[in-house]
Amino acid sequence: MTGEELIPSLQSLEGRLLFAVPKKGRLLSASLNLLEGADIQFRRENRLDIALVKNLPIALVFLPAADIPTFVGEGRVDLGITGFDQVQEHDAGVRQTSRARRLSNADGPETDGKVHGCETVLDLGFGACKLQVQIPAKGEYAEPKDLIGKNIGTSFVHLAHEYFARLELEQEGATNGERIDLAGRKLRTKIMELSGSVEAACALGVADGIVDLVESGETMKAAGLKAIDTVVESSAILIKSKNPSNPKMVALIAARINGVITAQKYVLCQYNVPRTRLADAVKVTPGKRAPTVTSLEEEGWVAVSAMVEKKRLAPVMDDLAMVGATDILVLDIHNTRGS
Ligand SMILES: Nc1ncnc2c1ncn2[C@@H]1O[C@H](COP(=O)(O)OP(=O)(O)OP(=O)(O)O)[C@@H](O)[C@H]1O
Ligand SMILES: O=P(O)(O)OC[C@H]1O[C@H](OP(=O)(O)OP(=O)(O)O)[C@H](O)[C@@H]1O
Repeated sequence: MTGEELIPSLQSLEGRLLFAVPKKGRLLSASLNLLEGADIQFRRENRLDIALVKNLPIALVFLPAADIPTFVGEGRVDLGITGFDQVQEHDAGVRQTSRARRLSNADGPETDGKVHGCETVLDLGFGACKLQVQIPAKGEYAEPKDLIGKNIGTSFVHLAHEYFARLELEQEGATNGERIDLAGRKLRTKIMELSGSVEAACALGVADGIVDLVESGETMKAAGLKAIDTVVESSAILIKSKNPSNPKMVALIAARINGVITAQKYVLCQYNVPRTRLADAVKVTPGKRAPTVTSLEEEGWVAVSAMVEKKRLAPVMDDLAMVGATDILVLDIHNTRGS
């Protein structure tokens, strides 16, 4: 292959499923591990944001996590990995834009007749974090409603808008039965868009509070902030367009990725146990569907193997020993399918 052939042309994308992957940041490395586990082979040329997959009719598109819901939602890309928070922010933005459009009676068709939007296919089990309302730990504010009418710094402007719209409505005593238009509400609170290092906004006096992501809480603590509410709980998800170019290929990739995630979550636990204690042992390791039980050459003993969630492994091994299991082995699962 020459260097030129490595640069995908629009023609070379024809017939290929487009799969968006975060190009940088917190989700990049776990996303690349998933692709490797799913045997999606590619070589990304320096500075190129499109890479052709060698062994499948797929092209990977490397995009900022925040833009992936837009590309997938508009059907430009078939599949994508991004944060649930980003999908929620995108959807809140769509609600606000379409409301503004309706109000201004914009000319022209609002849709092209295709079904738009994205659907969650799988939770990928990494990138867990919370979008939280934060205020100075030692300051004049104590609860979310104290921030009404104040300055809020965030990269999640649409979610922040809806959050404070709801808060303002509650403060005004809006009835629950009322159909509430959060997207269209004009706010007393000022939402300021910041693109990064949002935590610095309070310390610098730019904002009275912020809405930003928290995982370990280290960044928040270092900035002298504390969380007073959670707007969204997030983790990385696989999303698909409602109108994918090749639904069969979407299903194949989803099945492969699901196999990798399941393998990462489980181990295979094998042990020997007297047949008289089998029922108790099976209660400890019921497996995903059921454990495999085989006879041993030794009279009155059986061998059991069952998938066990990694996070439950230590207590499961304790309980197995208690019911009389011996020779307990734990094996890593490299990949799975159909589980
Ligand atoms: N501290 C964190 N722990 C876990 N997941 C996170 C964390 N911060 C962000 N995420 C997840 O990763 C996604 C992308 O965030 P990240 O900060 O890596 O974005 P980015 O593309 O590098 O953009 P930016 O330049 O705005 O930082 C977030 O939407 C969220 O789902
Ligand atoms: O609770 P923690 O574990 O400290 O993580 C939270 C931080 O991680 C993210 O930022 P990131 O470091 O990705 O950089 P950014 O602020 O430039 O987006 C997020 O915006 C927080 O600042």
